[in-house]
Amino acid sequence: RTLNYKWEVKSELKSPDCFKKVTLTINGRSPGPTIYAHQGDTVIVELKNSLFTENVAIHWHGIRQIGTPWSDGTEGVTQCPILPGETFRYQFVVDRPGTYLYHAHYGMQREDGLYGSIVVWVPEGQTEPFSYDLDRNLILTDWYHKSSHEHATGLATPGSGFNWVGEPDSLLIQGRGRFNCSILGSSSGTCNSSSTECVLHPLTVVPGKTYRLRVSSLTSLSALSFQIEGHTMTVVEADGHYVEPFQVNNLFIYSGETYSVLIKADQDPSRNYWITTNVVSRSRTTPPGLAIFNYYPNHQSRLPPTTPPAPPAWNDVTPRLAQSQAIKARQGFIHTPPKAADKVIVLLNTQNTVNGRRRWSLNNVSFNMPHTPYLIALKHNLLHTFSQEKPPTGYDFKNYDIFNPAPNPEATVSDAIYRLDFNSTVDIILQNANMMSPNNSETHPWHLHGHDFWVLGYGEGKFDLYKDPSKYNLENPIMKNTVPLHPYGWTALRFVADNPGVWAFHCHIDAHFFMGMGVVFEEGIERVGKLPTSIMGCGESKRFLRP
Ligand SMILES: O=C1O[C@H]([C@@H](O)CO)C(O)=C1O
Repeated sequence: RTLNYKWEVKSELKSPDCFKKVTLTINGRSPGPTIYAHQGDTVIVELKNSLFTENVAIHWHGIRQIGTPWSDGTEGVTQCPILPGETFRYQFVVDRPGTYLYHAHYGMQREDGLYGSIVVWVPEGQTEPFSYDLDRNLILTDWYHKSSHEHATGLATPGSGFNWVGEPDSLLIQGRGRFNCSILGSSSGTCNSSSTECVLHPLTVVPGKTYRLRVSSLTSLSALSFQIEGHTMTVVEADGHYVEPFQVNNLFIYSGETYSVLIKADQDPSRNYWITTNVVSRSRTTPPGLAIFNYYPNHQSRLPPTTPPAPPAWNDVTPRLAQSQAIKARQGFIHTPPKAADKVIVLLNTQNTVNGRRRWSLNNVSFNMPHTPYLIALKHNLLHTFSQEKPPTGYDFKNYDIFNPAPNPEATVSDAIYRLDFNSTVDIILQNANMMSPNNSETHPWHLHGHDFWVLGYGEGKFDLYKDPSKYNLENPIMKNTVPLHPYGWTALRFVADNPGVWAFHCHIDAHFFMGMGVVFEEGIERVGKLPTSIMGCGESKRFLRP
């Protein structure tokens, strides 16, 4: 089957948390329309850019793009940006069931509301290894009143002009939240607490039924704890893979992750309950995100009689690490990883300065997006368009102290990429460290394009290349496309470089990727088919459009 969508991206004044902001919408909505498909379907999205003066690109997060690497939607890596007035055609196959996402992948545009969900069902007639009565979907985000342009400008300004994005103004659940307009005092003209746009999202349930709730996060910055008052959740899917079921009261979820949880509506049905999100891992100043778990036939807007449940301590890493480690592949659905890696790349995550600018680096190299997309540059041998150096595969293990700020935080900027042998098995060790200020190490959600990886393990402190691999889980590791790197810890991943193309691997915090926190992998470029000219037109790729 082929599913055809016609989408129009526009900027509109919207008040998702009661505060009026220029929001990027798809067909008038943020979140945009949910794509519902069956495994094996071809999805075609004709995306019209109706922004006045801004380019756009949309990434299909979790879709591997096998055979269609030019449809990954990553500006600078797989395509040129789509100009205002132009229509770009994305075409790809959704080859696995599960919960996926889409969002802008150009500058920090995702922050302004350009995102949505992709739900892929098993083929008709097939069943899943768990049962439920109804399928529901919630996207969690954080929300800023400043525009992504103001953020980008602040982040890119050197010296004392550097302006960190700070904590979000509110947390949204399915595109809705509530900002307390009275905080703004007399300047509250753009904030209207009785706007119908910021009525809390109701999730209506029928007493006694079991729900499969797809919960995903596309926050710009925040790690979240998600909770439904009075109800436990059984985790059954992560990033499109079945999880050996386990129960949680609160689900920790990082930007770019998707989960399915089963929830039974088995509590007192005469009232409604709170659905909440809270910031974890950063000192919390943003009020909780709220939605209503609405027991039919109570009114959807009837507020629960209780106060929202208290969140876990923001700075307690232990339960977060424990939940990460609890996520294993479901029995009967285990993909066994290759026994050993052909190549190991250790990536030390640090905050740095480069010529007076605040940046993030991997092994002291901060990523810079070139103007000719890599896919085009590599396929057409325009190798002068980016650095041909080999980026470092490790750091000074012996001498680098991950628990303290680096004595010399100066790093270099580069657009060099890792070129992987086709079909080779690659291990990535993400190593966290102290930031530039003492006693501070943040959580980074890492997302890989074009692949799923096995999560071989998480650990605390400095990864030991000799001892720690013996602790890898090679029995039943979960496969994912996004994982957290916890403060002062490490995360070990394995993937097979079997998808011809060029793929970004980056921190999913918008501001961090913007500040250089990412790398790019190439594999099997010689196997990539003829590139569509629609992805061209910028940098040196202009030459292919001339007659
Ligand atoms: O890159 C960042 O900058 C700030 C802070 O370190 C400086 O304000 C922060 O929390 C980041 O993650």
